[in-house]
Amino acid sequence: VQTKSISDTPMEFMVDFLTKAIEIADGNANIPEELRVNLQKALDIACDLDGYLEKMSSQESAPLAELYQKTMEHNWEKVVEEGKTQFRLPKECVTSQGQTLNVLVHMSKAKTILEIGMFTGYGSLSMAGGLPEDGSLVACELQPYLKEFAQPIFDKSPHDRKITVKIGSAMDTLKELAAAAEQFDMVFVDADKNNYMNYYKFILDHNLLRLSGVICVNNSLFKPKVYLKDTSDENGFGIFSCVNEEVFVFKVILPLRDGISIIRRVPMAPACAGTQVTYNAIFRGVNGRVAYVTGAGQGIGRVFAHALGEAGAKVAVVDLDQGKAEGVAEELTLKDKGINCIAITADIGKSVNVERMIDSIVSKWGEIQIACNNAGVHMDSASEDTSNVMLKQGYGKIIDTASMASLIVSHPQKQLAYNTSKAGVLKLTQTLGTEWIDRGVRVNCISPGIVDTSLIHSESLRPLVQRWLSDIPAGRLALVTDLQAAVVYLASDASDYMTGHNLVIEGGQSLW
Ligand SMILES: C[S@@+](CC[C@H](N)C(=O)[O-])C[C@H]1O[C@@H](n2cnc3c(N)ncnc32)[C@H](O)[C@@H]1O
Repeated sequence: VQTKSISDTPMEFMVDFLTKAIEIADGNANIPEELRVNLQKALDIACDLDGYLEKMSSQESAPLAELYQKTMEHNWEKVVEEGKTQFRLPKECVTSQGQTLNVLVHMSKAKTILEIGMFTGYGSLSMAGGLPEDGSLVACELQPYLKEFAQPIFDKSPHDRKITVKIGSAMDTLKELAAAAEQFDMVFVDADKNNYMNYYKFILDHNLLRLSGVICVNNSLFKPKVYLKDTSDENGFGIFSCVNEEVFVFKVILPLRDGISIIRRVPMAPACAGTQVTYNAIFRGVNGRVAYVTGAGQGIGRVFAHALGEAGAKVAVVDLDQGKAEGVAEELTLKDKGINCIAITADIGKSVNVERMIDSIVSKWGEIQIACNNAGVHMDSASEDTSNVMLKQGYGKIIDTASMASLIVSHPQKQLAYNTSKAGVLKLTQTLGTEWIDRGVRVNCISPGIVDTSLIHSESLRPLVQRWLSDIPAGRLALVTDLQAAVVYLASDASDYMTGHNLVIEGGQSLW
């Protein structure tokens, strides 16, 4: 490996300063020999460290060695003169922490990596080497020239298919990834230092990092500027411990080369974690509890979100349709309600979306006590992810939306799939309700009768309304508001002795 020409790390600066000090000492007969000997010892220690670390580390693969060699030998001056890159890229841009990154990826069991600043791809290929076969890495790079440079060598490596290079401004790529609800187990930030903080905040604010993931920030010591007196820590990493009031991190800086920060996102200490269920005689509502409601953009889900919010819960309004989720969240935050809420767009039929939804809620509020699995028939995946959080907490209330169709065969319409799935929801509720009660998690469901929502005003269903009414002792369809108190009851400690229960609210229809 070639020697670097520009001093970049604290150790390289020490070598420069000590070399200079020895030169001065050598040229001055008045300097005591003992001082010169000590300076030389300090220089030897500083000089030999990096070489020793490199010698003691495993050797890089042949494609990596070739990439490094090619990067070192390339005429980068000429590249910029010919206008192939927008600015001069010194060969020192290349990371010298390839093997360390490989080990970090492997140790953290990361499967998805985001790299900000690829340069010639040495770090990308090193990290890809630490990924499992089905792992993937997205490398952001501004200069198209660098993709052309790296790709032929990537192609020679068995890890090539794990790497996707996104050319363009890293911030644009981050926005694109956030819009596509992508998430990463590890992010390596190594570009555009003036924007480090912006990348860092964006990644955490937009949940690009999985809850258990890590961000590695290269050059955190900033050519020892950060810790010297009279120099400022422009990027703020020295003092930064939380991104906002709701996202907390745990971090260390490894003094390797120019320093690498390893930052882990941690949920806030759950207020309810390990809380023993209270046996005091006073009914505790849902005040301050964290709830999510899926399918909350309209109909039953919307009123569940309102009811829980009015009862004091913090509510994540989850819907497939972003506009609808945001619309309901806006209703909740109106002045007269002032409910603490967030809107989350998620297709809960997709497990990655469910994981992301849970991550978003836990990173914002640190816990989830109330899970209203209301949307469609996909509730089983949502329950599974939520239950991991709740079982760890030792407390939770899962409320599934089943239907009267879990008990009777509604007619005259034909609805085999619906009836079957709702019977499944009921059986799932009963089974989990009994399996998890000794772990502090209650699972119940609400079975509404025919609810007067926009769904039943379709052309095919509208003619059936009169027929249904004749089957309902209450003489009317259910209103969404008929269900609101039920969800608050099942979400609160008042229903703690109830589990696996099917709370049927159908105006007596299933009895006739
Ligand atoms: C320090 S080098 C990256 C080194 C690389 N991680 C490695 O392992 O060798 C920084 C790279 O970031 C790129 N870059 C600078 N500003 C950028 C931006 N706004 N968006 C994307 N890439 C950027 C530069 O073109 C350069 O290739």
